[in-house]
Amino acid sequence: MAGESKKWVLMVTAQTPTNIAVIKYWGKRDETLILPINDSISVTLDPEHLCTTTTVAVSPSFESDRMWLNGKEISLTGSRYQNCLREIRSRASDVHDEGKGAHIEKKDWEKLQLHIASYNNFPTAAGLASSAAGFACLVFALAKLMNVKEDRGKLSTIARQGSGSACRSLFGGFVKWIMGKDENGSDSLAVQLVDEKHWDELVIIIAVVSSRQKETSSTSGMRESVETSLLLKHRAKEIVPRRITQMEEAIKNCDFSSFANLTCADSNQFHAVCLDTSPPIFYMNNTSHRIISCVEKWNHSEETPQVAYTFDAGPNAVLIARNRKTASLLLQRMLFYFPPAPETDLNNFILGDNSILRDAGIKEMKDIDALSPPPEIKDNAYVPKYRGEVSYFICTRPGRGPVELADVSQALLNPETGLPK
Ligand SMILES: Nc1ncnc2c1ncn2[C@@H]1O[C@H](COP(=O)(O)OP(=O)(O)OP(=O)(O)O)[C@@H](O)[C@H]1O
Ligand SMILES: C[C@@](O)(CCOP(=O)(O)OP(=O)(O)O)CC(=O)O
Repeated sequence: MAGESKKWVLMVTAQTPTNIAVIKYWGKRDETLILPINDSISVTLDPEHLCTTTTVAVSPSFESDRMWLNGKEISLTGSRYQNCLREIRSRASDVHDEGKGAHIEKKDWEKLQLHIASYNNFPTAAGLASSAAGFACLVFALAKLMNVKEDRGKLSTIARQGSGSACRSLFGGFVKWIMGKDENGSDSLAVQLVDEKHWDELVIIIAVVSSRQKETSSTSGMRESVETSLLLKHRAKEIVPRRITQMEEAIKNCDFSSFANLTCADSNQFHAVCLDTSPPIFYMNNTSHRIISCVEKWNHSEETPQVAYTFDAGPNAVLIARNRKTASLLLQRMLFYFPPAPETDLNNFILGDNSILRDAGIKEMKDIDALSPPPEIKDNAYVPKYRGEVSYFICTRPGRGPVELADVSQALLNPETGLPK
């Protein structure tokens, strides 16, 4: 590298999905290495609708490591960023770009500074797993830039040190985070159970109840639960191991009934652990409870469950429908109970794959007002509506893992200056 022109900037841009756990991770046995007290399983959400895009750049002209998140410069001094950067730098290899005249040797990476720009196309820190997509994307993009020769499982152990749930975003489809046994965390990694094509009938509808930043972060919430909840200990030791086996079986066989029963039970138990924490933590709100009641009533009126619900550390509902037909019936129910606030534009209320609206027979706002109460509601029962309680819905599906974006026009950093565009 010595004596080279200081002009070149090398860049990589990647796109990474978020994920939602169907068997939850809640509780660490090691806070620094981020080692969990139980295995967890998640489904990766289609990055077409929810994703993080990150551009990483290196140049001898950069004076320090810098990062911009959603257009604002943020500090990289936090231990989670530092741990990820240190781990990935230590695995870097030689990189040569003849076109740019850039020759980086393995040892040079310790001295070279990085610029990172990242953008989440969904609300940050609102219980939609921005930290998961964010850290997975950071590690994946840096691994490409630095020619890291490790496999995705190994990369997941680095992303895990940014945020536990991030390790699961390195794969598409259904993913298991194996808690591992080693004290150094080397076997606490993610593995893909099946890819996104294995169970492609599933449709996922997210009801965004509130996009305000939450009061208790997942990190401090789970620390408090580990310190005070007896239910958490019982859950990790006695309940989760069995559920993991059952969930793997349900996913392998595309057995929706078992999948839905396990998913709902595990979400409810996670929130019960939060309530069992001292002082108790409330992530769900009244709207969340109303959504649960609506789905439970419907599921009980049918022979088999139609929809699974799951809630992370926030009030937003993630609803998984067995197929497209069920998803359109679900959307009708959701829109009946939670019509949009006055003056809302339908296109801003149903985001993602809004072709499901057509299946649900909704073309304009007046079609929502004309929806009849769902058939599971007893005749002449009073049916309240909760206008405006859901800010918007995102319709999506299981999706693929991280990809590199080769098209430089999608980069978030200027290829000449390495500064945000
Ligand atoms: N694109 C990104 N790149 C790097 N880091 C990110 C990115 N997006 C979010 N983060 C980090 O994650 C933090 C938010 O994590 P937090 O766990 O509070 O919220 P969340 O992930 O949206 O919600 P939850 O994990 O409860 O589902 C941000 O403050 C930031 O440090
Ligand atoms: C409720 C959850 O979403 C908790 C996620 O917690 P985080 O991964 O955000 O926590 P840290 O490891 O402290 O960063 C359940 C899950 O994703 O499994």
